Amino acid sequence: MPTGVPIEVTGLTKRFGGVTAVDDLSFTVEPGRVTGFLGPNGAGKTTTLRSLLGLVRPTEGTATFGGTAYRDLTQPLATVGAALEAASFHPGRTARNHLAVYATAAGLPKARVQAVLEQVGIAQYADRRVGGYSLGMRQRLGLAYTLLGDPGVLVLDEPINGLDPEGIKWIRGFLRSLAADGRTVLVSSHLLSEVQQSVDEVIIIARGKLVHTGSLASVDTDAGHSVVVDSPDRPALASALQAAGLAFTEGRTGFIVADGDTGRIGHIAFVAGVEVSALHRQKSGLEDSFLALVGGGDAA
Ligand SMILES: Nc1ncnc2c1ncn2[C@@H]1O[C@H](COP(=O)(O)OP(=O)(O)OP(=O)(O)O)[C@@H](O)[C@H]1O
Repeated sequence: MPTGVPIEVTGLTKRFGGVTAVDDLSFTVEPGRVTGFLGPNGAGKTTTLRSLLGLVRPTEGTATFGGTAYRDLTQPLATVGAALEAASFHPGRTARNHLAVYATAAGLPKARVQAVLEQVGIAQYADRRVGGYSLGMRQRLGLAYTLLGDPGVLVLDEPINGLDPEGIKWIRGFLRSLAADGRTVLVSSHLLSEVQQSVDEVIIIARGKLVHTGSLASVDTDAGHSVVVDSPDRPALASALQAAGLAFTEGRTGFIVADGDTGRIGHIAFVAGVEVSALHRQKSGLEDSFLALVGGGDAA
């Protein structure tokens, strides 16, 4: 059974000319968990992953696997499996042929090819040309490649992007099983909703900086929460809220006051002599909390 090691990023900065793609970023990814690496387009996810894999040289800081930089690993494929861009495979060659070439180049036993084809569920298509593969089958082939060396660490860039519902369901279970084996699994995405059913932990970045790290549940912050308030006499409540200078919209269950404070709203109604039938915070949901954390959208 492969043993996962932690991924450690410490003070990582990468500047491309005048553009700071990654800005003093530090985080740790633990084995045995699926960790989502999240941020809007242009946040610096790919640059971070490329730094981890020795594909770009950091301006400052370090990125290591169990304390060792990727380029210093003695058996890279057996330590880290990585799928960065949507993998490009020669359309005229078969999946088995592709994997056999990589296995031979890395000095891995030929038996690994059949093993990973079965692991990702494409063994029955292994002798077909990749040119005829669906996007989902290509994604599985990319995953098969990352698993060739039976690594303890998986680094996957947007592995769910473009999959159909069946493929999404499959990959969610697959990521979980990899982590359950004790592997370290890091999965990037620009959408929290895309990975929220797969991840235990999240690392959220925006504009190259860390904005949040913790359990998935910890994302559900109070940021941007609204207050719902209702009364049997809505016109009187509306007047009281207006007089207090509060902005609100009328919803099915009452008035929704953006960024409201339940204590203050209760007091306003009390002073105006308006009966209140409902007064509570409105949960904004994970995706809204995520958008509040990253500043509402793309950083690019
Ligand atoms: N080779 C490069 N030269 C110049 N600028 C770059 C280079 N690579 C990335 N950048 C810039 O660095 C910033 C971060 O890009 P990066 O691709 O890491 O973000 P991302 O979070 O992966 O976004 P996406 O999901 O869109 O790929 C962007 O402003 C991008 O334009």
